[in-house]
Amino acid sequence: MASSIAPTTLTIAPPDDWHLHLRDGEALEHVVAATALNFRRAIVMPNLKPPVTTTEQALAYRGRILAAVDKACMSGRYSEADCAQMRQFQPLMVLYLTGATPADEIDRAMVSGAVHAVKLYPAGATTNSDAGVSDLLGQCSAVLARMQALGMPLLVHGEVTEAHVDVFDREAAFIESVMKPLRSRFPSLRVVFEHITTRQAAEYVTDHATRDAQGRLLLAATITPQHLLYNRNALFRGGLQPHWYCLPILKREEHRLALIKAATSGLPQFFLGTDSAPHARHLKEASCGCAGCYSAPYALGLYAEAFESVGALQTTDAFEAFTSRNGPAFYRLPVNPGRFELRRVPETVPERLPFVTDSGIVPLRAGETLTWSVTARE
Ligand SMILES: NC(=O)N[C@@H](CC(=O)O)C(=O)O
Ligand SMILES: [Zn+2]
Ligand SMILES: [Zn+2]
Repeated sequence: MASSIAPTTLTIAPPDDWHLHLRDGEALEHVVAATALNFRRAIVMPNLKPPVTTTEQALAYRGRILAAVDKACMSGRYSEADCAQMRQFQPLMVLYLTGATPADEIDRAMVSGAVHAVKLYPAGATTNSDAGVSDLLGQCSAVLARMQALGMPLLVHGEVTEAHVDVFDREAAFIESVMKPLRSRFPSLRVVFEHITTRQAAEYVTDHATRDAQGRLLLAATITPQHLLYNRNALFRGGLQPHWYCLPILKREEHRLALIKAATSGLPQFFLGTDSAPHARHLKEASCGCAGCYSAPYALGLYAEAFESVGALQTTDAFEAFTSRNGPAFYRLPVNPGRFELRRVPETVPERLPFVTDSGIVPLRAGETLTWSVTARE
């Protein structure tokens, strides 16, 4: 029967990446190209040094990103067809929430049309989170009230930071001690639980995705390729594996399976967010290695593999919902026109990508062969 034959081609609306780190400076030109080629839009994280805390800074950063796309296209490294794709890329900007963010910054962000969300980094939770928030409801209630009133989404890195909470339990603890009190105080605030990694988070977002009076979702979650494909064993396979270290950290198999179930469910509250987070090789292979996996160039193939692992590619519906439809619906943006095609064409991930510093970047799955690759972008 046709339905039991393994598919060889996947045709989807052009995807977006709803959680991405592009960095800044010299790295930007190289990092942005991979995303601009594979995604039409991306929610760009604001955890630069110093962080992007104002609309003015976000607009300036947006300008640097678009200039970097231009520079990449002028470099001669990409074909004309690739550059035509890359030039369609739209960075969607995000403000970094601090204890000192004034409520009227939200008004400026809304008016700009370029800022699509505000990001909560609990202080000390992850890369460049020192300027983050230590007491969300205590420090940020006025800003959150304004965000709720204006419909500005809050994106959360959902981990508590208390030293006594085990690193593998920090996301589940966050649901109880921050997410629930936040949503009960601000029930119509739009919230994205970023890069979820646990059964508890998948279940919370499955069961508590309330809607506003117009029927629009108020809660969603992004899921990374590494959390769909790996459990925490990947960190210790044959020795310490720094390139699998990201935050929130990989969890037990039970959690990976819950994430796969959520991502492939077709439920509208789950969508693609790579959390592609490049760090130079020498900063990951170090006595104190940085957290973050660089996945942008191969992310679509990685997601396809995760879906196929549970037979969820028999039709493209759930895959396309996750990559290309649910995110725009939540962010109240149109689905991208055009089509992307993935085929069962093996592609080997390079051991190292020669940019940012002499040490380069080691992408997720370096040296391994992927089953699926992007074969057409229209
Ligand atoms: N995910 C990570 O491990 N790292 C991200 C920060 C983040 O998303 O928490 C980074 O900026 O490097
Ligand atoms: Zn994060
Ligand atoms: Zn991130």
